[in-house]
Amino acid sequence: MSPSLPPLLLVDDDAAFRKVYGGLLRDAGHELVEAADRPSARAAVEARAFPLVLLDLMLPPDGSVSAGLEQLGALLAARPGTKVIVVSGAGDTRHSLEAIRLGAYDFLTKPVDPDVLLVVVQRALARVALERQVEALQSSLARAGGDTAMVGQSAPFLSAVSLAERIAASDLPVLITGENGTGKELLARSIHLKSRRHAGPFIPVNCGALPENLLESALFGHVKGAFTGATRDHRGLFAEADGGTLFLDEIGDMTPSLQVKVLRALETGDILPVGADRPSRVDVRCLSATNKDLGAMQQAGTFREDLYWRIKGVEVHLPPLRQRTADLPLLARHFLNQCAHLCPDGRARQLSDAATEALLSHPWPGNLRELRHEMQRTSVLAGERREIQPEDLSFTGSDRPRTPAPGATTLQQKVEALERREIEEALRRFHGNRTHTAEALGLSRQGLLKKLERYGLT
Ligand SMILES: Nc1ncnc2c1ncn2[C@@H]1O[C@H](COP(=O)(O)OP(=O)(O)OP(=O)(O)O)[C@@H](O)[C@H]1O
Repeated sequence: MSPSLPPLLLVDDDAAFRKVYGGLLRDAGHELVEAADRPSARAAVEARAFPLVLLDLMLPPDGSVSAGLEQLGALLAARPGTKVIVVSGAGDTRHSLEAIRLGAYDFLTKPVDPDVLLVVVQRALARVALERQVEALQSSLARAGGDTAMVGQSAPFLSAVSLAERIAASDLPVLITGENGTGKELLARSIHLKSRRHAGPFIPVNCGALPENLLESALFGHVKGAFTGATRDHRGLFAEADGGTLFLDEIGDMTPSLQVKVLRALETGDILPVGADRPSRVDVRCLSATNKDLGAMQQAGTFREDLYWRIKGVEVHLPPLRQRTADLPLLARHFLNQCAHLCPDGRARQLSDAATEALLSHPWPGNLRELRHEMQRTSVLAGERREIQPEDLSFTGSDRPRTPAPGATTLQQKVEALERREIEEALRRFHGNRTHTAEALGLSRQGLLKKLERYGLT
């Protein structure tokens, strides 16, 4: 019979056992690899991911059960998707139970009934197939939900989402507040998708990314000849968003004079393109977001009070990741599923318990964006390994610069020296690409540019 079933690894030092049971499994259609001692078993597992391994615990050269249990543990850590059936010689249930506790799928005691062996093997393989199917479904679910699925179960996250859902259908303006990378844009998209405008456009604008004159022309458009280089009429983003939603991200970065123009547009629905003498009318719902304290900015006179009340129909606050650690394992898995395509075998990596612990004790200054990047990075760097370990995470690595620069004395100087080094390192890692660097550090592009300027890295 030509082998058509998944390949199995049979590890046993007893040549007669391998001959009889190996023959039985081959007759049942399995491709079989055999190993007669511990080193060759280890080499076989390293070379290939077997869905199922039949493992004798007492193997040469040591012949010790504890070394066998150790090998079992190492095998399962390196290949968490593999099922191991322990075949014990002495009928010693104590060791067999220890093997199950370590994660073995089942155990068989010699002499093994051939029919029992075939049933247990089939059951284990069916289990592997089922687990793979679940994984594939999870990945395609993550891809189908795409970047719009909002994942989380913590109380502060759910209360923000529930508030957003309640006001989504109304045409009220919404101000979304929260630190960088907490999911403000994603929440804005989900409000749009749940609104009566969902079939219309969703137009995001980063108000911190452009100088004032360019932002004005981007928002309101311009007519041909309005300024040097304006060779044709240009529809602005307000007009693009007609019938839909305009998302003014980083609205706290908008200059006061532009704030006046935006306020007028929001109040009247009239848009005056740069250089035009007549306004045009648009029907736009405005969602805005900021990581700044607009209340304090009003006090300081840098944000207009009337615009503040205009955009803040309802305020939804997204808490930072460190205040919603209940969401961390779920989000990490979600991002791992989303980037399964980056793994050599196309299957999502998993987190070991110790890696999950490490995630839980990290402060996540860059919030979900940092977590997403970290999961992408580890998925790539873990290579063939299915399980991510703490040392795979960038913030637990020993190469990370932890000591401040010599000469830094005050806390502020030490923090700045570390920040500068982190930025330099990320810039090197992304070959000077500022968008990727900003994303990796959990900063907005504008935020990164400000820091580059401050540290003289431009
Ligand atoms: N609840 C969530 N579930 C799944 N993914 C999320 C969630 N919230 C945010 N993300 C993802 O995290 C990343 C950062 O989110 P987003 O860009 O919406 O943050 P932001 O607060 O707008 O950032 P910034 O303030 O820097 O503009 C995105 O890739 C987004 O898809």
